[in-house]
Formats: sequence, C-alpha cells, structure tokens
Amino acid sequence: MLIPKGALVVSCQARADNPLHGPVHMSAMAQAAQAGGAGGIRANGEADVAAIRAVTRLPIIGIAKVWDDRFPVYITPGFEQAAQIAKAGADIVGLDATPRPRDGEPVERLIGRIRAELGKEVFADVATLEEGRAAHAAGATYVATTLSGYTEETASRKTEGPDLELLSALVAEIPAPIVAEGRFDAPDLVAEAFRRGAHAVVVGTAITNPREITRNFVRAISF
Ligand SMILES: CC(=O)N[C@H](C=O)[C@@H](O)[C@H](O)[C@H](O)COP(=O)(O)O
Repeated sequence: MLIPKGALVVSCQARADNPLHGPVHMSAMAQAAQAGGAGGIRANGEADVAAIRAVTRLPIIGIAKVWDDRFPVYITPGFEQAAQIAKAGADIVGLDATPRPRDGEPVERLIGRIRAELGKEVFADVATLEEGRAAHAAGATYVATTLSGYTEETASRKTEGPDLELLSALVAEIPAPIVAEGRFDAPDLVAEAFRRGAHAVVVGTAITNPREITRNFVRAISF
C-alpha cells in the first residue's frame, strides 16, 4: 500500500532506554495515531512492525536500525534487515540512502534488490539533494529529508527546526514523491512542508515521545 498524498505519517519508535520501548506500546501508539487521522506509520524493527501490522491497515514504512561502531549507517544497512522488515508486514522499506560506509552492499544495489526480490517500495532517507538524486535514479519510490543534520557533511544543518530548504530543493528537482521528515515538531511546520510541495510529512518525537515532549516543557520553565 502506498502513502497517500497529503498524509501525516506518524513515526512510532522507542529505543531500548525509553519506557515505551516494545511492540505493546508501539502498536497502541500506532492505533492512537490512526484514530487521530494519520495516513501512515513509520516503525522500527521486526517485532514492532509485526505488532503494528496486526492492528492497522495503514501503510507501514518499516526500518531496522542496527548500530555498529564500524559503520555510520544504522537505518536498514543491508538486505537481510530489509527482508526481515518486509516479512514482518511493512509495505515500504525505509533505509539510509547516503553513500556512507555500511555493513552491506552499495545502496543503489540494495534499493534494486528490495524492489526486485522483495517486491517492496523503497523509502530513501537522505541528507542532501545529491543523495536524493542518486536514490531516485536507483529506483527509490520516495525520497525523504530524514537525515539532514545527522550526517557529518550536514551536521551544521541540524537547526532547531526542519530543513525546509532541502525539502524545497528536492521537490524542485526530483520527479518523485518527496517526504518531509526530521524535526517537524509543530503543526504549522507540517503545513509549511505541504505548501512547499511535500507529498507527505513524517512526525515522530513531537507526537510519540512523551519523554522528549516533557523535557521540552520542563526546559521552558527552567529559569
Ligand atoms: C536521524 C534518525 O535516526 N531519525 C530517525 C529515523 O527513523 C528517528 O529517530 C526520527 O524520530 C524520525 O526520523 C522522525 O523525526 P522526528 O522525531 O524529528 O520527528
């Protein structure tokens, strides 16, 4: 199932150190997002994806994060993780589409294999326009601004808010659905992304991470 144009996609992820970690909480979160009008879900790991698949028919962007000190790429680095996520019920496989070193084959080949061997759509997380062009040329269905500010090359772009400039540049140059993701932490920013031509917007922390939301409130009252 594809992501409808104009959809708000809610990213339901909680790391191991988060009290909401695990499929029970993440599937409840996804149901809450659906009840609130979400048009898609982004989720990490086989267990969470399978649990969310069991409770919703919304399109799921599945990723598998693997941290390995030897490689900077941690979002679905190889085919093995992509296959697990596909089997767990994701409609779309999300991956790091930067050319940085990864534990696996080059990203262009990985994108091709996901489409050909798994029959899944590919959601390419990029940090630059150049990476977006390459991911599109390699066959990615969606190109998203997810990694802007999170790679060495783009560290200085990790502003308080999202990278709207990259969004506009991708929309202007790439004939594919462009998705806005990363630091969209208020409804007016989501609206601005759509005004700039985004196909969909993914929001995570601001909706599904009560620990961070609480921290933001506490920070604001720490005089
Ligand atoms: C850089 C990276 O690893 N981003 C991750 C990708 O899956 C998630 O940790 C983010 O929460 C997600 O992209 C949504 O963004 P935000 O939480 O800012 O709305």
